[in-house]
Amino acid sequence: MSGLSLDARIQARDIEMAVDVAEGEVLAVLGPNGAGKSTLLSVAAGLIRPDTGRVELNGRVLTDTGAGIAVPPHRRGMALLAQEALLFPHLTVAANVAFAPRSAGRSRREARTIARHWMDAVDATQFADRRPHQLSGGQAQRVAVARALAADPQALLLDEPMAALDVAAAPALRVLLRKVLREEHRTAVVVTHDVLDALALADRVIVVDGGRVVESGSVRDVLSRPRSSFAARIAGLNLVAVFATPSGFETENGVRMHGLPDDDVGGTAPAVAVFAPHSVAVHRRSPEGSPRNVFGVTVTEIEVRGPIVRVRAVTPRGRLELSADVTAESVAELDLVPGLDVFFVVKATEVAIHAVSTY
Ligand SMILES: Nc1ncnc2c1ncn2[C@@H]1O[C@H](COP(=O)(O)OP(=O)(O)OP(=O)(O)O)[C@@H](O)[C@H]1O
Repeated sequence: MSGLSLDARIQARDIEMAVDVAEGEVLAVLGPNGAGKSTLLSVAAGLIRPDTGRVELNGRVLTDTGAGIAVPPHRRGMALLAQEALLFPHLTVAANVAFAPRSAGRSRREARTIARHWMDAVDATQFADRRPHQLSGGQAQRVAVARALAADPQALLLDEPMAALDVAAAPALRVLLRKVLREEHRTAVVVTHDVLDALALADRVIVVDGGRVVESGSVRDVLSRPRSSFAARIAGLNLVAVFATPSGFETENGVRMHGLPDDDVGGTAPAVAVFAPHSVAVHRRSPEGSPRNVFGVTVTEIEVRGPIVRVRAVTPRGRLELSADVTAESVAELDLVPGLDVFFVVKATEVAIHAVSTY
C-alpha cells in the first residue's frame, strides 16, 4: 500500500493506535497533553519499538514486531521535525542542510546544490555561513525544515513545529510549511495543539485521547460535529468559508467579510474566517458603523456555562452555525430565546482569515 500505515500497542503507555495516511496526504494529529501524539510519531520514526505493531511506508515494512523487523530511524525515508530545530551546533547552516545528502552518498558538489535549493526554498540563503546559535528560533526552524527536506523523505513527521516560536514567527513558518507540504503533495503527519495549524496544513485530522484515536475526518467535520470532549472544547471557534473578490472577502452567499488576512490568502484558493465566540456581540437591531461583520441569525440554543452563556444561532436557511459567548445579564437584557432573530456582530480586528487546505 502506498502512504504510511501504522498500527501499534504499547502497554506501558496505554497506547493502542492504528493510523493510515494516504500518499500525498497531510494528516493533523490533535489531542490533549499526554494523549500519545508524540509517541505516535516516535513509533513511525523508529525511535520507539511498540510491544506489538507494524509500520509500513509506500509498501516497505519498517517495523513488524511479529517478523522481528525494525529498520533504524535513518534508513526509514522519514524526516522528523521537532519543536526545537535541533541543528548540529558545530556546523554552518549550509553544512546542516547538506548533511543528509552527504550521508546518503552524494558528492560534496551535489550536496551543496541540493542544500542551496532548499535554503532558497525556505528563504535562508542569507544565513548560509552562520552557525545555529546565531539564528533566531524562527530562522533555525526554517533551516530545520530545509535540512529535513534535503534528505528527500518519503514522509515528513512534524511534532508541534510552531510550539517553541513566538507569536510573531509562527505565521511565517505556517506559510512556509503550507508551501512545502501542500504544493508538493507530501505525505506528512503534523502533531499540533493549534486548530489553525490543522486548518492551514491538513487534509484530514485525527483526535487522539488516552492513547486511542477517538475521531477522524475533515477538519470541518470534526469541529462542526465533535464527538470527543477534546474536539468539543476546541470546536467553539466560529469558522466561515470565504473567498477573495476584487473588493474584499465574501462568504459563499455573498456577504462581505472584514478581517485580517494572512499573507498567503488570496486568489481563488479556499480560505476561512476564524473568530472566537467571545468576540461576538449580540444585538437586537443591526448596528451602524464599519468595518464590522454583521450576521442576521436565528437563535437555536442557549447553553449556560458557569458565568458565561453560549448562544448558538444559524444564518437564514441554516447555512452557517455560529456561536457567541455573552454574560447572563445580556441574555436577560436582550430577552434571548431560541427562535428569536438577532444580529451577531464581530469587529474586523477580531477575525483572522487563513488559507486552508480543505473546507
Ligand atoms: N519516555 C517515556 N517513558 C514512559 N512513558 C512515557 C514516556 N514519554 C511519554 N510517556 C507516556 O506516554 C503517554 C503519551 O505521551 P506522549 O508524549 O506521546 O503524549 P503527547 O500527546 O505527545 O503529549 P504532549 O501534548 O504533552 O506532548 C503518556 O501517558 C506519557 O506519560
